Amino acid sequence: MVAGGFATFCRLYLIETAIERIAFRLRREFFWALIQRPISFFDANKTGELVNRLGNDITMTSRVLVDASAGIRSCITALASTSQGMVFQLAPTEMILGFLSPVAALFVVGFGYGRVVRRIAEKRQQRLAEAVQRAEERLGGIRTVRTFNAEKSELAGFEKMLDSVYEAGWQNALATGGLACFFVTGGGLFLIHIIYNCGLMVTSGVVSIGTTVSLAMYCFMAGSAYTGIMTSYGDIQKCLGSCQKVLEILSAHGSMDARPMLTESIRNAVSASHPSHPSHPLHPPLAVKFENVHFTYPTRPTPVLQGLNLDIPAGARVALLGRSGSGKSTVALLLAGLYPPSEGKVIVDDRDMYADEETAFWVRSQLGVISQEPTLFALTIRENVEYGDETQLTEQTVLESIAAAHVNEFADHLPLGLDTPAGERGQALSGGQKQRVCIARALARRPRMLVFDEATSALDLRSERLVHKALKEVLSSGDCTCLVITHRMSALEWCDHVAVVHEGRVVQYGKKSEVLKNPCAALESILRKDDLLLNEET
Ligand SMILES: Nc1ncnc2c1ncn2[C@@H]1O[C@H](COP(=O)(O)OP(=O)(O)OP(=O)(O)O)[C@@H](O)[C@H]1O
Repeated sequence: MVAGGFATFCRLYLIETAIERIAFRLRREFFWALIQRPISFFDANKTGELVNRLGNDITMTSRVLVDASAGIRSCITALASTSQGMVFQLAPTEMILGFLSPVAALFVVGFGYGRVVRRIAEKRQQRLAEAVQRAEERLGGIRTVRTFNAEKSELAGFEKMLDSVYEAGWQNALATGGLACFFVTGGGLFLIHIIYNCGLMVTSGVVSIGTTVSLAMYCFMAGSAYTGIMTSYGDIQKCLGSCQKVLEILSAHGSMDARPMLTESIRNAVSASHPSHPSHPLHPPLAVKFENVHFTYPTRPTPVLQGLNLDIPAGARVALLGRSGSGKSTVALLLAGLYPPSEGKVIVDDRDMYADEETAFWVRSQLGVISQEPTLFALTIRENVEYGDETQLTEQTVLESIAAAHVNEFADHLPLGLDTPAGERGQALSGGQKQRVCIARALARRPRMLVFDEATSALDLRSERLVHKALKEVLSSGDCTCLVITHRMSALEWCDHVAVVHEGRVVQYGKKSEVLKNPCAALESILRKDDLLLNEET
């Protein structure tokens, strides 16, 4: 008994430890697979749903082991009892007709049923993931929900989704119960069949009573083992159905070790292009060329860029103007290496940046991008500025960038200064403060090119002027190429070129003074209709 107890302890301990290890490895692989997926993948998949899979589905995936271990145990029992009971005690015909045929029938139906269970489990997990995604999104945007008094409608919406989860769960329960019912009934009928056949064999004198009793015992053991195998099979199918999405993502990604990592050559190239000390001179600014670039977002069929050409010489400061929706931010996204063009090339310093993953990585390491929506993480202000490959940063660079973006102005008034937490998605900072932290984060990498996408739109006039002044100082050296996407004339002050984007093409491009002197029709309409008035702040 003690040995039995100890063996049970060992079995459970080993299984549970193995489950934890599998879950650890799967989560790590899954996260790595996700974080490396192309940005278009995140347009098509909701992050809340993916996060749910990272927690819930992987727990289920690793539980497969428990079912598999039970299945293996049943297999061994089935093999042993079948060989003892059947092979050694029955003639081949009796064995095939009396024993193997019903077992085979049981297996065929069981396997078919298992597939149905798997499909239902897959559907249930998908619906659950969608419901969790919705809850996460709404809780993340709780301020908007509260502002619009939308609590009740949110509950109704969530309830509706839970209803569909319940419906799939109900089907799941029906299928699981049906499968169990099938095996219990099938197992019972099988036993009756065996007892009946044994009776026939005894009366016809084929076997003795003693043999029949032992045969019936082995059959009983084999029957239970077969039922165990099929139950484990059903449970494994259910687990596999539940974690279908995880498996798809992992198999599309391949092994973690097979992925192109930050190779030594890129690391060296990146290090070489970044001065290790801020007093070192910056490396030459980047030259960028868009050559006949076409682009369509994978989730929407309408083309956004339609043969865009733009030649930004090294050190130029180009303002990109255009009506809302003309494709300006898309240009910045392509330059940041987030989406490959559908056609055409983006050439950075004579390299086709989308030629391979390494080049895109290299280009990103040379850029400082300040996007339209300032995105911060739940870190301190300083940690947000240092975010990224911090091996490239020194304390002095970080502090210089913080000063240049005028972060100190507000951070010095906070009790914890730069160590103040920025809150989830930077919610503990004002829009203007977030923008300034984002600017400091971009400057800290000492980029060879800066891309601003309406980066100062959330700042008040005073902060905007301060930031522009700082940026003007950074850029005046000509050490950094700059692309400014703006609606504000104040940003044009420190640009020397203007490009006008209209319907996915650059329709006018040249020196600022020349372009503003002879604006094309598209620019004229922007100046007139979009409040982009030349005398706005002058
Ligand atoms: N992730 C996306 N998926 C699908 N379509 C998108 C996506 N992002 C932008 N678009 C669409 O692409 C078009 C160009 O968008 P883009 O953001 O580049 O315009 P923009 O000129 O920067 O506009 P704005 O000045 O208002 O910021 C728009 O019609 C927009 O709806």
